[in-house]
Amino acid sequence: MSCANLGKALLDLEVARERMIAAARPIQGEERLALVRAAGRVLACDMTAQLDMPGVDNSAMDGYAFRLAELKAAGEEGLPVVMRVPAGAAVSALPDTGCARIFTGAPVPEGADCVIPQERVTLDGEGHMHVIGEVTSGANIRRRGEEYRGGDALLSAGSTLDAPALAMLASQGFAEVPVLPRLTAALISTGDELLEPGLPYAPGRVYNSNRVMLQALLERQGCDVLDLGIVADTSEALREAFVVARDSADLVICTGGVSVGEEDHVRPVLDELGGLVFHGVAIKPGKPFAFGFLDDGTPEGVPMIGLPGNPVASLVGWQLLARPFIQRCQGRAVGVLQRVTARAGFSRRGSPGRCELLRVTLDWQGGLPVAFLAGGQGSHMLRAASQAHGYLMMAADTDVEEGHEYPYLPAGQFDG
Ligand SMILES: Nc1nc2c(c(=O)[nH]1)N[C@H]1C(S)=C(S)[C@@H](COP(=O)(O)OP(=O)(O)OC[C@H]3O[C@@H](n4cnc5c(N)ncnc54)[C@H](O)[C@@H]3O)O[C@H]1N2
Ligand code: MOO
Repeated sequence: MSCANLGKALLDLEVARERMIAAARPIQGEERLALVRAAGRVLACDMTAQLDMPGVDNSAMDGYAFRLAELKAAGEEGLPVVMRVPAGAAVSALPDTGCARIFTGAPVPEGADCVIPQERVTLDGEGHMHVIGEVTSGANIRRRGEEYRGGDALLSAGSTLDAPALAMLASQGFAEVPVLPRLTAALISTGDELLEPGLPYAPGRVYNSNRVMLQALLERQGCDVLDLGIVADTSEALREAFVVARDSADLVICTGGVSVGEEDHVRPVLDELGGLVFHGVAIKPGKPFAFGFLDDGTPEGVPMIGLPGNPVASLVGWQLLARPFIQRCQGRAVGVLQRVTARAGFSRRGSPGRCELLRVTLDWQGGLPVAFLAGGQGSHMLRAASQAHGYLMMAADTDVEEGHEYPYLPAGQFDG
């Protein structure tokens, strides 16, 4: 395809995103993991509560449990302290008269309808408890089942098991959890100019920064990474690497060589080994993005994502397109792009024909956050990308005018 054709064929970002998400097939299978091994994994089935939460009425405070009517009837006599209930004690009953010394989390003895914190109590010489101020019935008691009941829904299949989710399952007594298998992603860096970090610099060479970036992003996403290293800029080398990747991974990601020069072999080799779904998205950076499937003899084939070589274009293509696709392949739900409104603290010419994602930092000192350019905006400029808080999202052909409001995508939504 010629450069001009790539330009004409550019897909709208939302259309490209929807097409990819629709084309993703969630990974099949299931394994059971101990909770301590399951952080970041994807839940394979819905989980329901096996117990009421809390399991028994219990005290929210260190203090005293009693019958409110008895306290009122006792007046200035106060209530004798007749029992002691530490956390972990079995459920018991309050004797006919008197109150119980009780601790946070301990089961409220049957009969008691009120707990008062110890700071609001005085004890007289006979050990009787007197309450300072007003008390209401039911105060400081965490009722059995007040959060949810046994049988209620806790988590849906496809949820990512983060720390609070794991803690909730542990609080229900689950020791293991069913999860989906991890995806294996093959990673290929193309480019004869590439040099691995650590080797001596030679003018004209370029250190391979996409490799570590994508390794980190894929791992953060919970994928196993099969790193196939740097592949030379020839169609033979790329074909060979694609075949190895296809035969050993669930999906293939490569960077570079996806544009339209005669050194760019990704698209023709993808065409030859399977089929291109689309090439070129109307975003800046990230235009020469390719998506297709490598034929492996199955009806579906192995998904293949070609990210641009320019590092920031590669990052943006990952965040907006590759990541949601992978999340669907992992069996996870994909949320909409989260955008809020920010005011521009600068003016700038718009990008013809492409939605531009400007790397910005936010200043929160006023009412509405004000966005400032985080640094140079070239798609090779990693410093601004690494310092940005997010993207000011400019529609194609739209100038940025200082003081005007625009959609802003917080970068935090692309973590994890
Ligand atoms: N005639 C045209 N030229 C270009 C077009 C176009 O439409 N017509 N698009 C431009 C855009 S936009 C981008 S983005 C780049 C992307 O090109 P490729 O994906 O083919 O990437 P390469 O040409 O291989 O490399 C581009 C650039 O990135 C550096 N690079 C590549 N891999 C890495 C890596 N692993 N780590 C760090 N840097 C990397 C490479 O050295 C080049 O500087 O194409 C434009 N050209
Ligand atoms: O997409 Mo290129 O991403 O403008 O440098």
